[in-house]
Amino acid sequence: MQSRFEGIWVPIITPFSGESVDHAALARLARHLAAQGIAGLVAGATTGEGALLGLDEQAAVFATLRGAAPSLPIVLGVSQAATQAAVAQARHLAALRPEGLLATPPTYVRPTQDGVQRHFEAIVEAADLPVLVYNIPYRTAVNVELETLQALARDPRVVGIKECGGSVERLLRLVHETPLRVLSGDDSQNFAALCAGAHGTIAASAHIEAALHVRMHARLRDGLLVEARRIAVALLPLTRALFAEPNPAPLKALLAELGWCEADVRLPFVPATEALRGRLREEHATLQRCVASLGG
Ligand SMILES: O=C(O)C1=N[C@H](C(=O)O)C[C@H](O)C1
Repeated sequence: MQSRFEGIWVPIITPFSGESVDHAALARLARHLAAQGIAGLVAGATTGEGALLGLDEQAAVFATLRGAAPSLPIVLGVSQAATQAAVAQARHLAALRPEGLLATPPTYVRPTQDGVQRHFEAIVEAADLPVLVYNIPYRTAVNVELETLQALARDPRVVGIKECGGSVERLLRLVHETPLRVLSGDDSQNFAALCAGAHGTIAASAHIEAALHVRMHARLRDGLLVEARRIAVALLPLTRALFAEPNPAPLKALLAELGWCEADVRLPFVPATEALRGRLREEHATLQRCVASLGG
């Protein structure tokens, strides 16, 4: 049940044209990413502006992705403050038969760990699908503690964790003291997380030069640290620029520049500033030169 949750996963953007989802752009981008050797797609997470999509829009995004990249597993994002709302969302999305759900702890309310555990247990019961815990305390305001994860992992349907911003010690403990698949969700920490034994990444920055992220993961898996580190160093400046303003506005600006979609984001996101657009263009050009010098 667990082995597919490894490698490089892309939390795909939801392209908009004005107020509507641009399904043609979404399909084209998904086909492109699938051809780069990624392991799977996550739809409607942070980068996909999941919190700003209606349930029907999330279902339509899933249908487009399934059609465009039929060989790729797809995981769908669930994020709510109320357990009842999370259960309803999980049930609705599970009916589409994705390969799994990526669920945050309750947002905003800051419950105890007991409340966090019961929130996830309710989601798992409702979905009856593989569930990955999306631990992103800088957005939800609550951390999912190691002991809570160990308790949740007693249910084999809780298959993994997407960890954002934890320390190296925490990453090591997640890898070695839980049975979970550990996917790093903090782009500037992905290399360190993989070195600590994480099984893969869910990386917004992997929209750009996805094959390079795939290669970095493969090199580390094969014990080729120096080559993997060279790739990580090449990726870092663009990654930093992509997160210099709230994700996914900078990423959408760069993808628009590259002709994949329009740069439109939904409020309260606002488009990337002009200054950042210039920096993104420069860092992208630098990365292109590095790709050429890194070879195959
Ligand atoms: O959407 C995601 O999944 C990710 N979101 C994180 C964030 O925006 O904080 C970053 C990570 O690349 C994946």
